[in-house]
Amino acid sequence: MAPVELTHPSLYINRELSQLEFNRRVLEQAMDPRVPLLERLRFTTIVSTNLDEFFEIRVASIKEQVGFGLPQVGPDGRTPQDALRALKEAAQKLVREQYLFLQQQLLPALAAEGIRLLKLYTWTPEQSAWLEDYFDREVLPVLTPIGLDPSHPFPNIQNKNLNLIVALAGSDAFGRDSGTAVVQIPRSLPRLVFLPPNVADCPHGYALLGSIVTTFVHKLFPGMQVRGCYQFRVTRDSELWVQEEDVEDLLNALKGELRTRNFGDAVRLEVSDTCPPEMAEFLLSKFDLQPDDLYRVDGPVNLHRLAAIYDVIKRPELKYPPFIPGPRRTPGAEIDLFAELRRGNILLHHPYESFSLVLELVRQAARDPKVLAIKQTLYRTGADSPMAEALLEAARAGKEVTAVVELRARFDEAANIDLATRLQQAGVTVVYGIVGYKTHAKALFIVRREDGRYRRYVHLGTGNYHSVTAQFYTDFSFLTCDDAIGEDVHNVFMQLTGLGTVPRMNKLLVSPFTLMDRLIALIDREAEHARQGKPARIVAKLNALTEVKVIEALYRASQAGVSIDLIVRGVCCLRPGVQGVSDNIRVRSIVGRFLEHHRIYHFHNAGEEVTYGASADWMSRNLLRRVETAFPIEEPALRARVVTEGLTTYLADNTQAWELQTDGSYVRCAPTPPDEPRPAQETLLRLLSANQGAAQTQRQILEDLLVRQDMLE
Ligand SMILES: Nc1ncnc2c1ncn2[C@@H]1O[C@H](COP(=O)(O)OP(=O)(O)OP(=O)(O)O)[C@@H](O)[C@H]1O
Repeated sequence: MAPVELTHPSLYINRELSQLEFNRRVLEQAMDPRVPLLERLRFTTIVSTNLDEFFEIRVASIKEQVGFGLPQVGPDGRTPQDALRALKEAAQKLVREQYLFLQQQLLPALAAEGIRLLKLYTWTPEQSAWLEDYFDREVLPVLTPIGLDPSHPFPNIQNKNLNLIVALAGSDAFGRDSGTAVVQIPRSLPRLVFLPPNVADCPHGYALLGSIVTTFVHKLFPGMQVRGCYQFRVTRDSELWVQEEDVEDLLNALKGELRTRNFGDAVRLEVSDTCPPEMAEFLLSKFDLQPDDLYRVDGPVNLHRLAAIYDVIKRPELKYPPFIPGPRRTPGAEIDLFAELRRGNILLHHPYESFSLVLELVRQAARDPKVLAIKQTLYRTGADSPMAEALLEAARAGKEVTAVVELRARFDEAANIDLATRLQQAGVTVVYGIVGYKTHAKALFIVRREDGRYRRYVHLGTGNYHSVTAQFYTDFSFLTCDDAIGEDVHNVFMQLTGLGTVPRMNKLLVSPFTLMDRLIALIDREAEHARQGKPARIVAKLNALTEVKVIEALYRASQAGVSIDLIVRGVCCLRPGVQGVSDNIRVRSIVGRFLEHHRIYHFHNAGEEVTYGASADWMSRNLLRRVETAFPIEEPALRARVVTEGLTTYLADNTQAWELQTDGSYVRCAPTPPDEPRPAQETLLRLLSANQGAAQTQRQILEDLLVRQDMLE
């Protein structure tokens, strides 16, 4: 057989189509009747927010390439034009399915539970009267209708805002009769309005603001006749462009860019499907969009706003059962965490195990007279972050506190600018990392004076220092006072805050320097072992796999006979199961209650297993354009936990797993009798959370999970 060119386009799945496939899996979760009803609603809205981001960033970037006439083709051989055509077609199909599901299944199922959307034109006289009163009091005073004529040009419509286009007849007091007006719905108004149960005729009746304004829109145009009123929403390019090399102050430059974010180039127009074609064409022309950029939807154009129902309605039986994260003994001030760490490393598996221990470590550091310095990277922390509070407490207590705040964390830029400013004001030394490289590494570093020497305590994680997402993102936390790792983390911070050449690392792999090369070397070593006839095995868990050099290395390893399992939640450009290229590679994706987020790299290494936890996906941006860390888990008991809890349990999942096919589609796994269902997240929840009656020791947990160890062999 002729040698296969491993860069051949046929060996790569299109990145955007793969991202849409991920959203299809999320939609399948919404469609799954076994999932509690309000969670199904939440998954439906997640599809919408994911698609928003997809258009704002990915589609915007491809459109830009098309606009610039760039000739480059992607690894899959598609030109930007081809990619755009294909993704639009796939997105249209997905959106159609999403709204069909909404109308035919989800809304009726919610109504059956007394959670009823009071649809336009179906209101009873009492409901109409109540909503009219609401409109007059709460809505009308803040609306500004804009009649279109030469002195009222088409308004500058904000990204993702809800708007109405109104067709009018007759002429107004000034004799103007352009026939069209636009009403922008202010963001300050709630998008969902809940009616009192006696008016709604059900426990939870609600109307959408868009329907309310549509019904009473004539009140904005007295004396004129409203011929039609249609919702629309435009999505704009939201990538921020800061020429980082040229700016003197990144924070101020970003602040300036944020002001323009809502007015980037339009990339998508959504209208309600009742909108007449000429109106839709008019809007398309105003936004400089093509007919295939139009998404006609049978339902609200701002579907993601239904997420408020999930938050407002307290019906625990319609949600996933709550759980108490382990360990049962929530560490408080009475446990000296520094002493615990001197006794041994700690591994935590979130969200099954509580993130509060990491927080408690910073709090104890803030109060501990022996602690001299605390350094931390902050990528996403969330509003009112307890972690930021702990750092502030430490700064007030006179510690040397350094925060590397990543201002460019997408869609968290404004929050991070606020955070950086607050920390600075309290005396924290704040740096924004390295120009041109986002700091995505998750590291916490504490220096403590003990018996005449300095000891370094470190937390390294696969997820953010974000107390809210830590309750539903799966991640590992590794805490240690290992000298060699301490020195490495010290060097990472020296690099992030200072200047200097690349330091030699003892144990960590760091992007953009050693991580990619070492990763490829580790894959190649496995291939070499396979060629020598030794057992060879790679298992990795990632959010995304797109980097061509890594994919090529994996193809080489597969050709050499390495058995490879990849658990990739989202985008995967590697094509598994191609004869002679990737027949030894299997790819699965887990989608479920918790967002799969840990990155784990595991190599059999002829029996001397090597396992890393990491902040980096196998994408060019993570490996080449970000500061990331991968940390080895060397201690056998902890490594066994990472392998069993983070890998084998997921490989055993026959319920929430989707297997990637050679053609790029995904097929959901199902237990074949007599196999029992083995959903990984539920298994881990059962074993690690504090829900169960009797306390479990680490040993018991491990033994339970080790049953699955054979999956790795
Ligand atoms: N259970 C779930 N299943 C699928 N998607 C989810 C789930 N929960 C949340 N999401 C979606 O996942 C998105 C976050 O995913 P993403 O990988 O971008 O995380 P992130 O915090 O940006 O990761 P990182 O910063 O490490 O790159 C959320 O915006 C939300 O829409």
